[in-house]
Amino acid sequence: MAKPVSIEVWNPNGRYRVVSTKPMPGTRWINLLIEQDCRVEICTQKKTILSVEDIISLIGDKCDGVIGQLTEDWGETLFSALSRAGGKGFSNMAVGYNNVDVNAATKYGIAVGNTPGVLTETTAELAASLSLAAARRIVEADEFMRAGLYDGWLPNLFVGNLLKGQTVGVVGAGRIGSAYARMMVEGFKMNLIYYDLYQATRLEKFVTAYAEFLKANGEQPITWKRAGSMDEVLREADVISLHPILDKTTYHLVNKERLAMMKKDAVLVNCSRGPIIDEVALVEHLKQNPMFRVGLDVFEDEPYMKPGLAEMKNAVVVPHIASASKWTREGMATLAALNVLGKIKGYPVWGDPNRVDPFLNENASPPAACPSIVNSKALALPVSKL
Ligand SMILES: NC(=O)c1ccc[n+]([C@@H]2O[C@H](COP(=O)([O-])OP(=O)(O)OC[C@H]3O[C@@H](n4cnc5c(N)ncnc54)[C@H](O)[C@@H]3O)[C@@H](O)[C@H]2O)c1
Ligand SMILES: O=C(O)[C@H](O)CO
Repeated sequence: MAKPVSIEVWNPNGRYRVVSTKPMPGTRWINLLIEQDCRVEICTQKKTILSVEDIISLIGDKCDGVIGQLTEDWGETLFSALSRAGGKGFSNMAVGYNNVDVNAATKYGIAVGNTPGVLTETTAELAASLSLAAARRIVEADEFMRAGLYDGWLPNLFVGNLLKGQTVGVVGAGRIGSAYARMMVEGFKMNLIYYDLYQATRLEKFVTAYAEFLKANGEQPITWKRAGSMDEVLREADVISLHPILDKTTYHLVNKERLAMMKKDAVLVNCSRGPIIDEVALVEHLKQNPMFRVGLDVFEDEPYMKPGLAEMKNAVVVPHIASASKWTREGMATLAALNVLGKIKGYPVWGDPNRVDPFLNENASPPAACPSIVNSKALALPVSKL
């Protein structure tokens, strides 16, 4: 039997009981739930990753909906417990939902929400930061400086890679991959090669127009192409950033063989999910190729790193902070709360999960809809006409 978990309660007399497995930034999400007659219970347990047993005791006998986190294992056990407690909605406070067994949720009639869009630019900005930090060896140089080792300018001190005129490769040109591609093309005048299962039409139009703009200004225009395979991206690009979803088809997408295809001095960035890279193979590749650099926000066995990675000077590592800006995290909390609330209240699903701005306007009431429900079709939920 799990130990009781500590909770903070808002609006104790609310009709609907909504549980958040973590405190989340801002108060708008709490207020929106309270205004709609919810009793909000927030788990304040000092334990970063809650176990399935912890969450079962949070759900208890009566629970209308849960806002959960990407660190939690939302499978058959939790959805059956939520269903027994009368639950109708669950939302990850994340766009990725590889921690959720959507089929199990659907079986119990529980809607699964996620938080797209609000984190697109924030995450792309971190991918761009890691690209620069790795290419220009910023962390290594910072450590050197703090260690008191700097004794004067030298022609060979921390020489890295220039981005301008080089090629940026994007694998998974969805919302975040496309935003990152635009930043690197526009900010650093890089040529683009991308691989996705689908054509990134809006990205292609943007890059084409930007190339024409540069040409009209007498500057060297950039080029772009959609690659026929991921391997083509790996062979040709100087900086490669990974942005696909994690599923069975993308597990270990970057393995030993594919690392070997990349340029010896390439930069590889991962802000998607850790298991997309075979991290053991990566550590070995970093050891064998000191000019090859990586910027990692995510890890295969989070929160752990594979042995050897922490010692690699050619790796920049940060703890899964790509969406960590105040505006974004508050917005993610709002979208997650509105997904759960919308399902409890029987609202329809928003027509376009890529355009969630109306839910994020702090000066207006949000639309009466669930911003983003990933199993809406399977549950045959109505679509909002707003
Ligand atoms: N590090 C972080 O904090 C952080 C923040 C936000 C999102 N993410 C991760 O980023 C992912 C992408 O988010 P998004 O909003 O851009 O999603 P998205 O659905 O808009 O984009 C994903 C893209 O990947 C493509 N794709 C799928 N399988 C592929 C494959 N085998 N090869 C190439 N492309 C493939 C899809 O077609 C799609 O265009 C999320 O699922 C999440 O796991 C991480
Ligand atoms: O999928 C996500 O949203 C991230 O990993 C956290 O922002």
